[in-house]
Amino acid sequence: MAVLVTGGAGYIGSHMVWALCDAGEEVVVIDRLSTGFRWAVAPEARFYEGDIADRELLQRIFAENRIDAIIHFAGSIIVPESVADPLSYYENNTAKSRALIAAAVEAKVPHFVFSSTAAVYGTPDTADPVEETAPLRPESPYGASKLMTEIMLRDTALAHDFTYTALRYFNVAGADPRGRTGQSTKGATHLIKVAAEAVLGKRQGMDVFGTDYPTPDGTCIRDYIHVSDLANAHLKALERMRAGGGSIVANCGYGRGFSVLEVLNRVKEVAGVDFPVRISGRRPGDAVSIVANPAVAMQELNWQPKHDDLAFIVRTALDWEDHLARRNQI
Ligand SMILES: O=c1ccn([C@@H]2O[C@H](COP(=O)(O)OP(=O)(O)O[C@H]3O[C@H](CO)[C@H](O)[C@H](O)[C@H]3O)[C@@H](O)[C@H]2O)c(=O)[nH]1
Repeated sequence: MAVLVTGGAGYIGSHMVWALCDAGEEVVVIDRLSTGFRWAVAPEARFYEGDIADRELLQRIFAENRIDAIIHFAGSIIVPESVADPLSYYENNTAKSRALIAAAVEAKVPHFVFSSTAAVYGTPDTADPVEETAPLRPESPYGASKLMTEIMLRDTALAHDFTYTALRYFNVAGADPRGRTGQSTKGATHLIKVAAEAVLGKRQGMDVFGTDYPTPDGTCIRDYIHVSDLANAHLKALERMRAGGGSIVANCGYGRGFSVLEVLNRVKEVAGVDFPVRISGRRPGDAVSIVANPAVAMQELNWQPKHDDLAFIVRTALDWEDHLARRNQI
């Protein structure tokens, strides 16, 4: 059987495709290449260029391949952009996911893994690592658009022969330790990626968005997870569903948080390079602090982190940025 990866030419999706190929899976990718890159897709995978809401294309993909699982990454992922343009987030993330889920049900694809996000929680009531049962109060259209998809999946699983795993990603960073793929999108906004660009001199320093948050150093706290560990959680989810496990929602993070300033200091330390940091105002849609409790992933999915060292995450991100610079793909 084959696995269909939506958004398989993107940052996390392309890691997933390599991880599936490494695990001996047959892989099919659909990506419209709006932010992803054809070269990022492992050559072993079968590639279809197009939109996940294109019903005819999906019918063709299901007819041409024996797909028993979909791993759904395609979507928009930038919190402040979602605040500025909410309807495109409800279109790309919610409406198109609905179309994909409908096509999956129609084609009787039994298993579905969904890229959800910690943004569904908003800012939790306490500084403790957040559990999946915590209140769901997204603070951005991005978080809301993903939560709506989780709700559609829950209701679809109740009505049809359909099992899903929603993985709530915390802050994904780093690159393939073997250097095959990494975060390559232009105009990056994610903290470690932006810092890596500053190290390489691709930008003149960077901004810290808000130093007046109620945290020890005043900057926001996040749980940064290495992209390969995240891809591995998807493999475990697939394995579990194929073995008959039911639908489940699981956090993907390590259970420890770093502030923005701590991350930037670590980047400077690992790179051995200093770069200018400007203190700017708060960015719309940012939650104050969000750290995962990964117990469900560890117990139910049998997931074990392998790269939970911030310096390693940063090192692989820097290596990838260096690789991009040498390929002149900045
Ligand atoms: O140049 C920058 C970039 C980011 N930040 C700060 O760094 C923190 C992390 O920001 P990112 O943009 O790296 O990530 P987000 O926390 O906004 O969002 C990410 O994590 C979310 C869950 O926490 C979702 O999964 C989402 O897809 C993903 O973009 C925030 O406080 C942000 O304000 C800066 O100070 N300067």
